[in-house]
Amino acid sequence: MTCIGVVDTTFARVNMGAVAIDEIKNLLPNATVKRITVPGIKNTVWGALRLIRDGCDAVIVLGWVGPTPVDKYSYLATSIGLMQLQIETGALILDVTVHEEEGGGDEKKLKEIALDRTRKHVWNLVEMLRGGLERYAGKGLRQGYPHAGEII
Ligand SMILES: Cc1nc2c(=O)[nH]c(=O)nc-2n(C[C@H](O)[C@H](O)[C@H](O)CO)c1C
Repeated sequence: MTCIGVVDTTFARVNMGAVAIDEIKNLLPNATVKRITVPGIKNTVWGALRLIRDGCDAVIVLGWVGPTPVDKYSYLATSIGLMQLQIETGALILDVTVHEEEGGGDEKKLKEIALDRTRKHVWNLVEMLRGGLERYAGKGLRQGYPHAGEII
């Protein structure tokens, strides 16, 4: 049976982990879902490693990145750590982040971005596991925003 891991943070201002689990259960009702919540983005690599060692085939990492340079350096370091973890384990890790400034100061918009991005990346993860993303190649898909569409 497929096991999907979910890593999220208490730093996030939207409960993206709960939304991701809901969406995984909609799309893959028979999958086992395991979740680890960590304080902040730099702890997510540890969370993902734990879930992979615990038998997960793929992990979705839901990060929330603040607006300051130190937040961006932390995200860069984390992202490299997650890539390294994929190289070492061969497990699929989807690094899904919301940057605080994406809302342009509008909290409602920021929440919508976070929810849409989370749901659409869960769909991406499920399709990747099924090998079914090819038919969407070049379609201008976006997560957190309306799809841009293919240029014909
Ligand atoms: C972190 C991030 N992640 C995504 C993503 O996963 N999917 C996506 O479509 N867009 C993301 N963006 C925003 C893009 O950089 C870009 O600003 C928007 O897609 C609008 O074109 C950002 C900033």
